[in-house]
Amino acid sequence: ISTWNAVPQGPPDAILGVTEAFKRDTSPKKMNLGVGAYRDDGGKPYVLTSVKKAERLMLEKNMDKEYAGITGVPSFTKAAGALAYGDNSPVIGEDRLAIAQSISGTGALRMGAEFFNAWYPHAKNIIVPNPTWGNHIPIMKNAGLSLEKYTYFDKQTNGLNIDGMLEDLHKAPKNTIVLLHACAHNPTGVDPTKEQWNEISKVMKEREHFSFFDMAYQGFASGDCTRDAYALRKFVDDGHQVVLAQSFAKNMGLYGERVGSFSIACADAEEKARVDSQLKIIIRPMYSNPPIHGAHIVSTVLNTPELKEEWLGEVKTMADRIITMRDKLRGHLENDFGSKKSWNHITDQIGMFCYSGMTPEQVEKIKSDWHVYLTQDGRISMAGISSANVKYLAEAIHNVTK
Ligand SMILES: Cc1[nH+]cc(COP(=O)(O)O)c(/C=N/[C@@H](CC(=O)O)C(=O)O)c1O
Repeated sequence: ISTWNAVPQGPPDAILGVTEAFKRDTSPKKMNLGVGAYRDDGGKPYVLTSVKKAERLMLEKNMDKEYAGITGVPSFTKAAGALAYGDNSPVIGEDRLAIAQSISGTGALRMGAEFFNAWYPHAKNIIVPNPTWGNHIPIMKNAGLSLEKYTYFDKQTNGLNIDGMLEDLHKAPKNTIVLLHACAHNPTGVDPTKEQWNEISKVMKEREHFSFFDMAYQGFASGDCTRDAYALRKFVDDGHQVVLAQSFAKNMGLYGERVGSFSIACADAEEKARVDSQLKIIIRPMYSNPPIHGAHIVSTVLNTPELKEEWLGEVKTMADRIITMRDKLRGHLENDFGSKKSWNHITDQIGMFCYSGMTPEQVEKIKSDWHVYLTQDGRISMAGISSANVKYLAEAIHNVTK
């Protein structure tokens, strides 16, 4: 018999599998609200003009295709670190940020998990929000960490259960690694307020927990890169030794280029050098060194003032379009079909996703009866909505939830 005779059929990915099902649907009314990827109001993927201009500049420079170093393109990692932590951050000023280019956010998260598994000097336990991005769980487990969930989403209010979260952070054993979404929480779209972040930081200090930030949407949540980095920078100011997984997939529309970084705020430059050497030892046998094209795009955009300005405008435009769709969807649901339910969470939530509150049965029904595709948990990727289909979506949601 074949060597692979015992290989079982695995389940399709909860998120990417929705797109596969969507592609098979032939209805002209079909809507893909599954994968968290931006579409413009015409429903088309959007390649940023600042990115296209950067690529033209790169072409003119006749760049070579040499290997990058193990930790990637230096002009990229330098610019990426400054964008995340802030130009005047002490972790950068004191040259104590160990940073490696990664295979986008997923690669950064995996690199971080592997680093914790190799070098974290306490129990290798990580706790993640309930709910969280589905891929967080296998990423952390496959890297050898033990994983639990902490209370996050409040089904009653469709908002943050801050008391439950703080209680779970208190209860967790000292030195637990805590995964935190820096902004635009996925799948709920519910972010802590600044005051709540301050409370979270205090408990994390008391319990000596370790902050693992995942920032996959900087700029995409509020439209302002500085505002969206509040939690990360506040934790650094409060003296937490954070680590960060950073992605440029969404905020620069570089999904398939796989551009991201993993960084560790170290105690000083000497420690940074040691940590950097161990990051290299993890990366080399994993994929040796990262792809250069996307990194050069980000570096060119962030290091060319007029392109950075243009990019900041584009990321705000993308965020604003999502916010407009939130307003329109809520408006139609409240005004056009006599819905008796409350829909304020649609506009209270922020970032790429709306946690609609639809049950798996309702998700199934809206797919079979209305050709609207979203993940089982009721998460709507807001970028799949346009002014042409927002009313149709409101009618569909109303009919499956009334
Ligand atoms: C919170 C979060 N972190 C990391 C990633 C990884 O993105 P990368 O492309 O590796 O930089 C994603 C992607 N989320 C969307 C796409 C996906 O599932 O891959 C999503 O939730 O639809 C996240 O939502």
